[in-house]
Amino acid sequence: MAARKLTFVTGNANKLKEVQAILAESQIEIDSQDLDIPEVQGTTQEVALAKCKRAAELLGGPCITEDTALCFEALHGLPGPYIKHFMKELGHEGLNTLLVGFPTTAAWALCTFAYSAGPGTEPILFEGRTDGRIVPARGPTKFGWDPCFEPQGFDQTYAEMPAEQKNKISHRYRALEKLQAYLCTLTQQD
Ligand SMILES: O=P(O)(O)OP(=O)(O)OP(=O)(O)OC[C@H]1O[C@@H](n2cnc3c(O)ncnc32)[C@H](O)[C@@H]1O
Ligand SMILES: [Mg+2]
Repeated sequence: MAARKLTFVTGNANKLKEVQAILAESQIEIDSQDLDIPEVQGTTQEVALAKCKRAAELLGGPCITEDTALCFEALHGLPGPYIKHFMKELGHEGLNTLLVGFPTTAAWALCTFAYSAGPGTEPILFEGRTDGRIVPARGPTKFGWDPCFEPQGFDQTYAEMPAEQKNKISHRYRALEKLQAYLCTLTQQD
């Protein structure tokens, strides 16, 4: 299969690092562009579609974008795509405080990749979900809410586990699996 080069439009260096690690053995080569793209309000799908459309217009070619949501069961899926603002204002401790008084700390991490074939085309979405729960921060504070998210079936948070372990079970890995499968079908048509 021929290698496929893709531009990942993101301002988040940690996302890029994980994507490159997960795709290291694949035929997909990722370069990146940090463009400032306004993020609309709406469902995770609406946010993802709008961002990718705009990225393709600015880039003038095909691209992928990615949106990560952290969804609390007790809050019916919120903060969801607004987690970046919640993290910034409340920090790890605040995310835990938000759930005080609720019967469950269950949460899921949702990753939505969007692929645009170029300006004017409708992006296609690929979602990956990992279930877990919100816990008081444990582990290095290198990447977002990693210290507060303990995936189901593990006694370590995302931040405590080795990168290779996170990359085998993460919301991002699961979404990339679907994107890869789709890109393979395109390559076969080439
Ligand atoms: O340029 P983009 O790709 O939009 O990068 P971003 O940092 O703005 O990312 P999002 O809009 O998707 O916001 C998601 C927030 O969740 C954080 N985040 C994303 N993936 C994460 C992961 O796997 N573990 C912990 N935090 C994560 C990220 O740092 C943001 O604060
Ligand atoms: Mg963003």
